Amino acid sequence: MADQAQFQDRMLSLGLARVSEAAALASARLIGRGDEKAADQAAVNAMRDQLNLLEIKGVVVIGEGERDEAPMLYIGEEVGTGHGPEVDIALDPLEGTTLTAKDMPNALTVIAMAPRGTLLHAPDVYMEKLAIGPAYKPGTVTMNMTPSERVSALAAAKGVSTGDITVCVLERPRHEDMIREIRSTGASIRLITDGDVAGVMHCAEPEVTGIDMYMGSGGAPEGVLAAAALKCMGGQFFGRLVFRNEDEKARARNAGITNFDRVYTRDDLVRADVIFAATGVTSGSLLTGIRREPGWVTTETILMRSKTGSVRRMTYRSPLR
Ligand SMILES: O=P(O)(O)OC[C@H]1O[C@](O)(COP(=O)(O)O)[C@@H](O)[C@@H]1O
Ligand SMILES: [Mn+2]
Repeated sequence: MADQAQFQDRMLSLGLARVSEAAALASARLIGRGDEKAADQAAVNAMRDQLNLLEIKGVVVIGEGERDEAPMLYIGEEVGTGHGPEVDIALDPLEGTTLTAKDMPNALTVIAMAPRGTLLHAPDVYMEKLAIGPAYKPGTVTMNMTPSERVSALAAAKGVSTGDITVCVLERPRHEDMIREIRSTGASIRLITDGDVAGVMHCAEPEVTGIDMYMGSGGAPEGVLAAAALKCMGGQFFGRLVFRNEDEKARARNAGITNFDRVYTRDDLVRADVIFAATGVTSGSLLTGIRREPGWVTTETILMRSKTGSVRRMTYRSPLR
């Protein structure tokens, strides 16, 4: 329990903000340069260096991949000074590598931390996702509903017509039928080319972002990060793993998953209080991206704790090195 108390330390959450800031700053020079790999690598290096300064016994549970495919921040890697609370770390050093390379909106650096053993070890497969904001009762929308049923149910709960609902969806060929069905209700769709962590987070603040609901499949690791964000901001999230072949099922089994059809709620993915930090790399509806001016660079970070429901936005200005 002592570790648990220490985990909630407010200074530790500030440390987490420095980690996401450092990753964003490192990728700044690579915005719009057409090189996804270089941008990602810069963010990974910086995130790892900062993470290792934190007074934690951390283990990466959502990271850059398996040890053999990721030299750094691989799943299972121990991070931190080795002194302090035992924690799980979920991270995506650059969520939206393509967005960064093309200088398109909503690229973020993302990291979440929770007590050891409380974050789902999601394999690197797809996850079907569904999210809505904090204003709705449990059961308002479910995974079992068709896309059009979800739109109707949400519109009824919001007290508006289906034409007043906006759904955020990743633009992918696999989503064509779903997009057609959503459009048949009269709802509007905000198509995004990448970055479904931001896509899901948009649901938590519909008055700011104009987005009421997120649906469609994307990375399962990003699903856990999005669930962590919504646990802090409020909102409902559901996820079901999608397996395309036996190899992907084997990955899930290795991660300790036995029920392949399970619908995970937000609190199944993130089973205890969590701290979440994200820094804008390119500007979007939730965060301003990195701004460079002669001699200076400025970032904006959102730092949240689910225990208190606190949402802190921080700007950080640093001399350009
Ligand atoms: O591009 P795919 O295979 O549809 O995968 C979707 C996933 O890729 C992303 O758009 C971008 O992820 P990365 O840039 O971090 O690789 C995620 O936000 C999303 O979950
Ligand atoms: Mn990502």
